[in-house]
Amino acid sequence: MVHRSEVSCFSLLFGRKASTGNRHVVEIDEEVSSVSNCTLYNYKELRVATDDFSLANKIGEGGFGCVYKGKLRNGNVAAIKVLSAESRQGVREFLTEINVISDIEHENLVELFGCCVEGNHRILVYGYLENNSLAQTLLGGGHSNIHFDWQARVKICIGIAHGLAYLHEEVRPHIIHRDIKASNILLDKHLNAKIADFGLAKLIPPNMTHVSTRVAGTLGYLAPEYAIRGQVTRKSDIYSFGVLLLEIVSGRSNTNTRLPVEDQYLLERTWQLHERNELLVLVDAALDGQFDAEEACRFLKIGLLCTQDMPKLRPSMSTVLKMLKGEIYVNDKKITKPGLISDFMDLKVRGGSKESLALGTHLTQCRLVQTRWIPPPHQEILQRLLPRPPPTCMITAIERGLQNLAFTLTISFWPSSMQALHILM
Ligand SMILES: Nc1ncnc2c1ncn2[C@@H]1O[C@H](COP(=O)(O)OP(=O)(O)OP(=O)(O)O)[C@@H](O)[C@H]1O
Repeated sequence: MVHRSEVSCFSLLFGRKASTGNRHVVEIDEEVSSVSNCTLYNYKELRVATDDFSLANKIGEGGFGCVYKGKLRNGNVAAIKVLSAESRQGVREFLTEINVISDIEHENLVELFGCCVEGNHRILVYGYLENNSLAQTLLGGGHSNIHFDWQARVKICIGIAHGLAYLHEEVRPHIIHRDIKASNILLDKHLNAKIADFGLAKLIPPNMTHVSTRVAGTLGYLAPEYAIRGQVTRKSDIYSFGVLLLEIVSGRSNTNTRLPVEDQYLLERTWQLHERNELLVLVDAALDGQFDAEEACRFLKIGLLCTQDMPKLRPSMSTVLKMLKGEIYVNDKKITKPGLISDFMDLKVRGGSKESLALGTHLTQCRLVQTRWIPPPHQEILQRLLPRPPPTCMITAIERGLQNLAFTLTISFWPSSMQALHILM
């Protein structure tokens, strides 16, 4: 094991690019130099730890690459994440992960032991967690033999809330995780929850309430205002936490298109049941009625409070924590309708009226929202946007972007100039 103060392996990683001397490289170099307190492992140690990255030691695979279980020289068992050459996430997220969590320690955050950046290898080394992720266990459709009784679920929800409250309110600068979801919650052998995967996280500079960014994250957990305007605040994490809370209580994932239509979207379903005063219907049947009904109802209401359409109405994480623990009375709180990213069928024009669109005037930028993207014929999109598309208007290009979440339409009006519309799903 080699410490950063002794050897800077980062120059090896970026050595080839550095010789090109462009601005991008300088930026990356600056970021690299800001990495601190990260233990550097040499590749040979990790090869030995994982028995040459053998299939038998492979425990998972994500957007970053393969994850192996291994025993380090000091006896610690580690989860060793190898950035693949084809990784969709890449070096930037590798660096973000290191920058964000190498300095912080909390019982509800995964522990980054260190990293390896030798030659072309980019590897992250974490503390190994025995019970996999919530996505693969609780929401894994019966592929796990872990029984999540009510007490275990309460502990998990409170643990995640603790971890997030720490990131949002205690760490300086504050951290927005940006990808809170069931597959990023890992469980140790006592079913303590640990938040993982900080590759998309953002540090909020002091005195700023939000940062503008590309939309990333996972559909189903994305707060609408973030999806629409790309402005990320702690309230977008709180929205995702609310969705996750509903998943943990109900034991199902936020979207399941195999269910009857009225049941497919957990958040919509929860709102309908809340309006009918029937929230308890949602509690996981696998609990066989063995749960505290008052507490379960409270948790579901907190899920709804966190997913309200207006970010400012969503409680902060420390308030959520108090609500979960029963220290703040939830029944007093008015709950407004959750923010839902509209269906393609209710495609909405934002930032420009349909009239201005029809006339091809006053339209600088316009964003449209949909959840399920099935590319319809151009003419059909136009008809949804404009009840009577003028004959002088036509979609001339659709460009996919942002992990297929966003689309930019180029609409040409004659005789006026081209206009671009952004579509997010
Ligand atoms: N610290 C860890 N301890 C034990 N297992 C882990 C650990 N980290 C990751 N894993 C396993 O590796 C799998 C892949 O993790 P990874 O974070 O790369 O991807 P993901 O979160 O599942 O997906 P995505 O990258 O698309 O978000 C996890 O689902 C889990 O099973």
